[in-house]
Amino acid sequence: MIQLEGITRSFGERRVLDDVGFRVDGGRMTGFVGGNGAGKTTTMRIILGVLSADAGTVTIDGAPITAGDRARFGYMPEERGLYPKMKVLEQLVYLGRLHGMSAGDAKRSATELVDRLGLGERANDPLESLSLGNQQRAQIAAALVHEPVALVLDEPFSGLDPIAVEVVLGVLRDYAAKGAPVLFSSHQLDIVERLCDDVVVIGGGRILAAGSREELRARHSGSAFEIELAGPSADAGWVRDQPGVEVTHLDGGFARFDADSDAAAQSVLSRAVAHGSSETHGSSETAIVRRFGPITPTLAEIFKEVVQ
Ligand SMILES: Nc1ncnc2c1ncn2[C@@H]1O[C@H](COP(=O)(O)OP(=O)(O)OP(=O)(O)O)[C@@H](O)[C@H]1O
Repeated sequence: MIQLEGITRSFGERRVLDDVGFRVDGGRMTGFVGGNGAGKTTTMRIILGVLSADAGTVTIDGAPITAGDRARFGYMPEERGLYPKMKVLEQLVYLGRLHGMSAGDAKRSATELVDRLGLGERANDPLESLSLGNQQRAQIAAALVHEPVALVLDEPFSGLDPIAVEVVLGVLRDYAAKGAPVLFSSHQLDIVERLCDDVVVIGGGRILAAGSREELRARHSGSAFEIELAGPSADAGWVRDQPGVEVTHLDGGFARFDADSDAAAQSVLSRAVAHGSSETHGSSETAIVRRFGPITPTLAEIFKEVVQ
């Protein structure tokens, strides 16, 4: 587990990180989200030791992080750092060797990654001849080639098409499943929502929210519910008459409402189940409950709420 505590950093008079603290657990994918200039890259550089903090600590498994630990990390920096003229596979083997792998291990690991990331046919081409998306895949391979103990990736999905996103996602998931902590920043909240186990939201250099995806959703879900009734004459109009309930959207058998309490919401469900919606409107038809539950916010909605 990587843990940051009280990290502060200024550039000149400007404080860009202010008491930043969060953890990245082993075996989990942690998404790091924030607007432009929020402080994500600066934080990642401090984790990697590329930049120093003015105050605060970074620990790994409870002990202060060392240069030796960092050498075993995989890092994909914002400024992508591969050699444009060097062939893809050759370059990955070279990087593996730089990290102390044997020639055989480096070749095996590089070849595996190149195949897994769909670069097999381009393995012997210079990096600069690849499309930007494929160069990005090569950057991800470079972060992984030495079988790192932890991964820190700055915007690994930017510039990838949806198929490439799926490929990279699979590789990262398998990697995290081996028990390593994985931290990645992204502006693509839909991807973060799908991929991450934990989320850290940063804004103006401060941590605005952190926790598991489910925790954050639960914490930010308000009192909104929805019910959907099915049947030829399904009509959820009666929900408006329920005590403690305010309907915010009504469309045939579908109603979205705010409830004063869980009990008020439950009474809507009870009534729907017991009587069927249409009975209250004098029809003999009964409607069945197709869907009922609280409305959980998307990560994009939570992000908007905490960043405001
Ligand atoms: N070397 C530097 N000198 C001065 N200011 C800097 C330096 N590096 C970063 N900053 C400033 O620190 C703030 C945080 O930048 P950072 O790159 O960490 O944000 P970010 O969240 O990664 O943004 P983006 O999503 O746009 O990449 C910004 O206002 C940036 O201008």
